[in-house]
Amino acid sequence: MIYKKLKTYAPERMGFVYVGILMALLAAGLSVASYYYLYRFLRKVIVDVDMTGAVPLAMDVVIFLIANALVYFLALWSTHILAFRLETNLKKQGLRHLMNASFSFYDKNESGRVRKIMDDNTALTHSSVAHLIPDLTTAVFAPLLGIALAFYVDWRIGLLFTVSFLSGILFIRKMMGDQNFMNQYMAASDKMNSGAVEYVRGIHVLKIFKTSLQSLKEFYRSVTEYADLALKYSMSCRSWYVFFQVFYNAVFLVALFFGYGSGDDPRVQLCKFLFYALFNGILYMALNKVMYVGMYTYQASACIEKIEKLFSEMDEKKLSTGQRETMEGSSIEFQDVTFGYEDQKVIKHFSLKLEEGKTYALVGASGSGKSTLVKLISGFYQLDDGHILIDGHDLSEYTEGALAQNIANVFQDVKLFKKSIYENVRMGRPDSSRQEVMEALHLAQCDEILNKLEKGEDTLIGARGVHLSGGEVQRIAIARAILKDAKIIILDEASAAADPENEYELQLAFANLMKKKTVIMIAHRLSSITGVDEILVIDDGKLVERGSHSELMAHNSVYQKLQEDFMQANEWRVRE
Ligand SMILES: Nc1ncnc2c1ncn2[C@@H]1O[C@H](COP(=O)(O)OP(=O)(O)OP(=O)(O)O)[C@@H](O)[C@H]1O
Repeated sequence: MIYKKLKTYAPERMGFVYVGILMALLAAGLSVASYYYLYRFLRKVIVDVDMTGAVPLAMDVVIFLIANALVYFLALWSTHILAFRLETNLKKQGLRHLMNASFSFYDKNESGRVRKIMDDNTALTHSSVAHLIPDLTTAVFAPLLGIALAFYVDWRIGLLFTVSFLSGILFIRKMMGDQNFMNQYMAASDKMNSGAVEYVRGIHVLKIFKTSLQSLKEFYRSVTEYADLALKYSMSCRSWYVFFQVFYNAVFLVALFFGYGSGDDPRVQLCKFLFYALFNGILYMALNKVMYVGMYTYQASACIEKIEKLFSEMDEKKLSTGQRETMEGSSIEFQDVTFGYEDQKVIKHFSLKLEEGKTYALVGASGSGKSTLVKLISGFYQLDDGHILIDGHDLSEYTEGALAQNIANVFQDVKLFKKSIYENVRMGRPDSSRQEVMEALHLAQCDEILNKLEKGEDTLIGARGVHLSGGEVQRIAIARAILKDAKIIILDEASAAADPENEYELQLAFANLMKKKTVIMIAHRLSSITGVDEILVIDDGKLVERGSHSELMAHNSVYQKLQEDFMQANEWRVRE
C-alpha cells in the first residue's frame, strides 16, 4: 500500500526506493559477513591458538563492520531523499487542493486545523518512510542470512535461531494489537492534540468570559481518554512482551547445553557458543526492527490516509468552471436559484434581474440570506438548482480567473496580508505600476493614513507599532478593489467596521470605487442606502419587495418597517 502511495506522490524519486533496498540488503550481507569472520577469528584464537593468523581475520571483521555502517548510511541517505521529496510533494498537492477548494471547505475548516493536519502528517510520513525501507530490508535479510550462516556453523544453532526468530515475530504480531484499536488510539491522540491547540488559541476569550475551568474540563476529558487508551494499549502488550522476553532468554539457556552430547571438542563448542551469543544480539535487534517496521508502516499509511481524506474534503462541492475568459458586460440574472449550505435551503426559488451600471442595496432581517446571495454571484458555491447569469452567460461558463478579475468583493472582515500596504493594494492587479497603485490609494482616501506612517505605503502590515483601525483597513481594501477595476462590485456590510472619524472618508472612497460599476451592497445602516438605484428586500431567502427608497416608503412596506426599526434603534442608542 505504501509502495503504491510512493508511486503516486513521489514517482520521480522511485529510483531511491530501489537504491535504498539494495544498499540495505548489502549492509545486511556485510553485517553477517563480519560475523562469519568473527567466528573464524574465534576458531583461530581458541581452537588453533594461532594469534598471528587471527590478526588478519580481526582486521576483516573491522573492515566489514565499517563497510556495513557506511553502506547502511547510504541506504538511509537515499530513503531520506525520497522521504523529503514525498513530504514536499504532499505539501505541494495540499496547496494545490487548497487553492481549488470550495468555499464550503473553508466554512467548515479552520486554517489552524488544516495546517496541523498537513504539517503533522507530512512530517510523520517523511520520518516513517525514511526509516521504513532500510529497516524492513535489514529486519528481513539480516536474520535470514544469519540463520543460513548459523546452519553453516552448526545445524543446531541454525535451528535455535529459526525458533527464536519465528516465535519472536509471532509475539510481536500479538503485541502490535489490531488495526481497529490502533485507529481508536490515533483518533484519541488527534482529539487531544487539537483540543490543546484550540485551548491555547482561545485562551484570551476564555479569560474574558472566565470559563477557563469549564473548557479545561473538555480538554481534560480528551487527555484522560487518550491516557486510558494508552494504558490499555500498554497493558495489552505487557503479557506478550513478558512472554517474548522469557521465551527468548529460555532459548538462550537451552543454547548453553547445545554442545552437550555433540561429541565436539570443548574448544570448538566454546567457539560455537560464543558465535551464538554474539549473533543473538543481531537477531534481537532485527526483531526490534520488525516492531518498528510495523509501527512505521501503520503510521505512514494512517498519515497518508488522513491527508487524502483532507484532499477529498477540499474537493467536495467544488465548482465546475468553464472556458470563457472575458466578461463584456455586467448585468446579473438569478433564474429560479435554490441553495443551502447544508440540507436546509437558505435561498429558495430566487429570480431577479440586475442591470449593468446600477447600484443595488440588499436589505432584510439578519439571516434572511443577503450575504449568501452576494457570495453566490461571486461563484463561491455550487447552486442546488437554477442558474446565475452574468452578461447572459451562466457562471459555470466563466473561468475562475474571469470571475475573480471581474467581481470585486469588499467584505466586513477584510484580510490584509503581512506585506507592505503597497503590495497589499497591488495584489488587486499585479501588473499595475506604482503610480496606478498610488492613485488607487488616493481615490480610496488613504493619503492621510500613509502620511501618519513613517514608511508610508511601504509600511509592513502587522509590524510592531503599526496599528490600523477597522475603517482604515477597509479603505486600503477599497484601494485594492479600485485598482482591480472590476465590472461588478460587492460590498458586504462594508461600513460596519467604520468608526465615526472614518465614516466620511469611507463614503468618499466607496463613491470612487462604485463609479460606472454594477454595485450590490449590503448595509445595515439603512440611512446610507437611500440614494441607490434600487433597493431589494430579502426575507427568508426570497425577494419580497423592490423599488427606490421613495417608492418603497410610499406605502406600508416591509422596507418601511425596517427603516422604522432602524430609526428606533438609532434613537435608543442616542438616549442611552
Ligand atoms: N457558511 C455557512 N454554513 C452554514 N450555514 C450558513 C453559512 N453562512 C450562513 N449560513 C446560514 O444561512 C442563513 C443566511 O445567512 P446570511 O449570512 O446569508 O444572512 P444575512 O441576511 O446576510 O445575515 P446578516 O445580516 O446577519 O449578515 C443563516 O441562517 C445562516 O445561519
